[in-house]
Amino acid sequence: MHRCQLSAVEIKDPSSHMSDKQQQLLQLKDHFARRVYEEARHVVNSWGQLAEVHWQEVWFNEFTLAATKLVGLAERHGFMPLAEASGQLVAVLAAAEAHITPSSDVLEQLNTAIGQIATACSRANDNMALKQVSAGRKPVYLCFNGSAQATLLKEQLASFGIPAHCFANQVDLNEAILYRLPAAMVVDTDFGDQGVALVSTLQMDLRAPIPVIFYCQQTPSLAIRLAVVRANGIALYVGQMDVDILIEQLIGVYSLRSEPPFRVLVVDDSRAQAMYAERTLNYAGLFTRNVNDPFEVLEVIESFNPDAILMDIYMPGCMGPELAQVIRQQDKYDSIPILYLSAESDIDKQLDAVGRGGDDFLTKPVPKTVLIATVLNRCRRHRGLRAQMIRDSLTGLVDHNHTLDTLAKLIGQNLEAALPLTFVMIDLDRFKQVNDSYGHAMGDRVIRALALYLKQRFRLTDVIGRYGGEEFALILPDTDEATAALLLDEVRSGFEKLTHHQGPVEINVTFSAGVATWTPGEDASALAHRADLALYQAKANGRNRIALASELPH
Ligand SMILES: Nc1nc2c(ncn2[C@@H]2O[C@H](COP(=O)(O)OP(=O)(O)OP(=O)(O)O)[C@@H](O)[C@H]2O)c(=O)[nH]1
Repeated sequence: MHRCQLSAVEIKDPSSHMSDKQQQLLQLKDHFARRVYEEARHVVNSWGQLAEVHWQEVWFNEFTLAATKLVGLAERHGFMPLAEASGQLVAVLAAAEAHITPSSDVLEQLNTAIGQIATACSRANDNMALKQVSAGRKPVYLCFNGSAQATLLKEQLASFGIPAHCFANQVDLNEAILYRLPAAMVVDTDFGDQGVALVSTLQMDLRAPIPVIFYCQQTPSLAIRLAVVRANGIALYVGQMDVDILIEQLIGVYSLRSEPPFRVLVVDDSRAQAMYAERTLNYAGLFTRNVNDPFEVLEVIESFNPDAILMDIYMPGCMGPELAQVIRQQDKYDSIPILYLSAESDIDKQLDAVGRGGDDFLTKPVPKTVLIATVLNRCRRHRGLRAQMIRDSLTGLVDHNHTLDTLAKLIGQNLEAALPLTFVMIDLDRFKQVNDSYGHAMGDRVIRALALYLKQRFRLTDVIGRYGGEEFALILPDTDEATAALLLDEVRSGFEKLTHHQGPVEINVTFSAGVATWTPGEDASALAHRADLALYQAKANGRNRIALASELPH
């Protein structure tokens, strides 16, 4: 087995110097952290279910109870950002009513509070270390007949903060499941000779199915594929398992919040009509904003950033199709779907409207279910296409242009608040050597691993971009230079310990980073330039280190 240590730094485990008492205290803190984070997770998950059950009283009450409990727990154990966010949630809930779908404004306030709870949980630079966050995580159960593959997988998952337990037989698995349900399972279809049937039986007894990823060594028959679907399998891998893809999927299972709700702009001069469309869409959990004066549309599109526009045809001073053409004049709005909602029943006029910048035509009166389904479909396609446009295909991260655009936008928003905003450039060390010695495929594997590692370590509000080939960029809002440097150093030291496998080859790779915090008056490119200079300094100082722009020689 080849082993290549491209750069090495000795890192000691800080807990090795602690007394027994200090260790006990740390364990106790771990325990409380777990309780607080599990409660927060419960609140976030219940929120997802509330819209599905149409705000039924019993769910609403359970959700309110969970949020109230979280405030108490978070306050008692000193998780102040979490206590504050859940306190806001309880305050908004007090003004909402069970049974009644909240208005878009209230929905947005609730969602903001939930977002803050999720963010507070995933803040790696809070007082809580990542280790403690992952201690609160439910484990993944790995079920393979042989132990070698499961052990390797367990080690890799641990590097990403995902706890896992291996099971070699059905009896041990059943016992473990009685004790604690896993966050997800990875199961060999041959596990105990009948992996899929086993999972199927298990899922029947559960209120909510466990996400299961199946793995099949031989090409599976259609019967097996069908059985996997029926056992709630979220994926089926055949042959060699790609650990990176598996980890990405598991990170998805763990992520506290999925996609933010879709946003729909309703343009109608009739307030009553606009309100009807809004209520219908709010009922399905979509955010809406309405504009009654067509001349205000451009301004609202810029601030509201809709995933779709629902537009009337006949409005005073400006027809819907004319407005659609005005919107389409700007490239950046070209991909937003525009759906007309009108009583116009003349097919020629409908076709003309769709021909002039529209995507669909819905004739009033439109059944609520049709309106919801059509708008949801358009929103989903829009998000999907946009993600393809701005994301890098190897890592799924946003590309160079989008990173810089976002930086400029955040600087613009930050002008008044003047909160710290930090930009970081990261570059893999001696990466040419990795490609030259082990091939491009291994290089790509390392790039994907770093992307996953960063996604796992940073908050939902942080922006992670692939800046160039082996270069990454981070935008860390509300983070000062010293905090960013500490955080980056922790990530640097974790990443260098991560082993990248390809066949019999195992390597470790390091990175260097340059950190620069925005100074008032500075634009995005000047800030990025300072981060780049700091990165250059980190490389010049020997690599596998972090350099700060503020400490650069003038
Ligand atoms: N596998 C792979 N390699 C890439 C990709 N993009 C860029 N590279 C390679 O990354 C290497 C970057 O090499 P250099 O800029 O010379 O720097 P380095 O070897 O990393 O050395 P230092 O940055 O000075 O530590 C080049 O060999 C590029 O071909 C990619 O998407 N996949």
